[in-house]
Amino acid sequence: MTSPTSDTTAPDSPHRSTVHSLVRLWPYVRPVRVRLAVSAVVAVAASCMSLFIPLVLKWMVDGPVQDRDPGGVWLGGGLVLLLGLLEAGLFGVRRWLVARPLAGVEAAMRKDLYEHLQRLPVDFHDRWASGQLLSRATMDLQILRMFLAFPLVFLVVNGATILIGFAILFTQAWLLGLVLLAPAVPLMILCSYFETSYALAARRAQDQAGDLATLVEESVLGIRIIKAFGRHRSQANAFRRQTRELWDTEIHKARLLSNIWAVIMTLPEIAIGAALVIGSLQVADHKLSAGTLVAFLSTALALRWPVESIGFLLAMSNESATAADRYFEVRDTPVVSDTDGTGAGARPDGIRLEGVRFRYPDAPPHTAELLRGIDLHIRPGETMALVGATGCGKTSLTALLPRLHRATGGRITLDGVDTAELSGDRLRELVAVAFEEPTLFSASVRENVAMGAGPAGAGEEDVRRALAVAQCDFVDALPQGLDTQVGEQGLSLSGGQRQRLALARAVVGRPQFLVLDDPLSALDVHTEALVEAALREVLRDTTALVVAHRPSTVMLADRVALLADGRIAAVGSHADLLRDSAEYRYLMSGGTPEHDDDALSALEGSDAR
Ligand SMILES: Nc1ncnc2c1ncn2[C@@H]1O[C@H](COP(=O)(O)OP(=O)(O)OP(=O)(O)O)[C@@H](O)[C@H]1O
Repeated sequence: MTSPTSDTTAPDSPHRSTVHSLVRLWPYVRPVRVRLAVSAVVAVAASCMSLFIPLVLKWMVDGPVQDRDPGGVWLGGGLVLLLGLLEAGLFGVRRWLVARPLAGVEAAMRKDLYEHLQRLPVDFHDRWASGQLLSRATMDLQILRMFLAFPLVFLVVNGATILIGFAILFTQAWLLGLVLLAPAVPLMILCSYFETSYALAARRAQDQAGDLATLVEESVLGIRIIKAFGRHRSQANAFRRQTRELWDTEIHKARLLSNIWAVIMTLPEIAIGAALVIGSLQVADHKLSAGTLVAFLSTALALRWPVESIGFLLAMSNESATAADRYFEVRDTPVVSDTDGTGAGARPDGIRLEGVRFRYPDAPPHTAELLRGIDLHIRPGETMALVGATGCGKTSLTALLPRLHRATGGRITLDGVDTAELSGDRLRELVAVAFEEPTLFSASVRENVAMGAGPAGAGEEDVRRALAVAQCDFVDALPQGLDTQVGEQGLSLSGGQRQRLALARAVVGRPQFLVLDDPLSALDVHTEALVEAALREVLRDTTALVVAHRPSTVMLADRVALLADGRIAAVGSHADLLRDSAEYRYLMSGGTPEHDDDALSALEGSDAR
């Protein structure tokens, strides 16, 4: 699977606005806005507690300390303790206020992303690596929840604390206040430069983490192949290379952060030092009281954390803006709008393909269409085998019927109704599919099979009938029978067993139209014959298109269509095609065109079965 990688998903412009990206979270934040606002007010109140402490100190130094009044000192100490306890308590209340609602925001965003992913067309999933989607649904959403809980609130709270703090500083000693304010301008210029560089690095790191997740996922899913071909070393090398790249990016981020942090810490320290020197001179000249200088410096020190935190709060906001961009990149991918047609008024006409053309959206430019005008009629109740050279487009053609891909030209009708006019639900009711590579889900056998029955569901009897058609007698021998867990986290089944379960899933809903993509390829000859016999019963009431590679599968069909060069080259019975089509003979004989005549006589023998 190819995917948008770090390069293709990087923002078009490095100057994308952090605020613009984050504002898009508003619809999710709206329901919890009151709690968030209250939590911000509580946090501002908590921060102000720390700003009152210097005022108590000023009162203590200029009053009880100067007057040598121990009672006053105890009172001042008690007040400071009380303010400290209040500050701690208020911060606790703030966390309690936001924890639950923000977990809800994260859950809502994840639910919407998941639902959107389910509705996106197959070609989207062909293009995107699963690790990229996984990292957006997990890591990026966690970053966004943290942003709402911490940087968003603290940018407001610390901003307000800095404003209130400076107001207090200016009322105490305006000259010293100006000295402290002096570094603000260079700091703002530096922060804006830092924001741009950090945004790019954050985006690169998050994309690289997604690529790494893809590699880990592929390695885990393909562990058998990796072991069988002794590829663990090359996989480990690829893993090391990608972790190294991510490590480099993270180090680059840390370097940017440490640079800005150093500046943010140093400039205010220098300003506080200068204020201390100027203030001491003023105290010596009796232009300032000692208590005022103590209070001024304590307030300035209390403002250190709000000022210093701005650097990493900006960094976290940037990462969150990147996470929001990555989240909305998926959410902004449009889903093809569904129609609400029900196919009412349909007349028995089977499956008709008229001038159907198709090319994959991500096919290289200037390549010919894969399907270049398919005309085919499968009569009601008829089973048509689809035969063609490997890679000629058989699977792609079958994917057009249940609209996994949309035809780029022509039309496909089911009982006279254009599939483009049918709603997705109705189409899934009408058409069932089984693929050559069967996918089972982490669920019981019963649930896996019943999944094919659509919204109406399937009872015990339906499931058992479908299992009987697909010759799934092995189910009775499973530890918990129908309730045995299979799929990735369940019992491992053989390829043939999986194929038969997938076939049972396709037939359980008694679909009007059945699409089978070489569904019997993993079965032994004996089991294949049994499945075919049972399937013939099912196919009697169903109009079916069956991709076939072997004469035994072709035997299921009433007629055979030969796909070549993007068109239906011939349609007829197995015997007709064997007689008239050299390519068909070639395909059915296992690929020995020079021995066509021998192949013909051998295959005609099989036709007589
Ligand atoms: N998602 C995709 N994007 C772009 N090209 C694709 C995609 N899937 C398949 N193709 C290309 O389309 C062509 C036809 O593939 P398809 O799977 O339909 O062939 P097939 O006839 O079913 O082959 P086989 O008999 O080997 O199963 C191939 O060249 C393949 O590379």
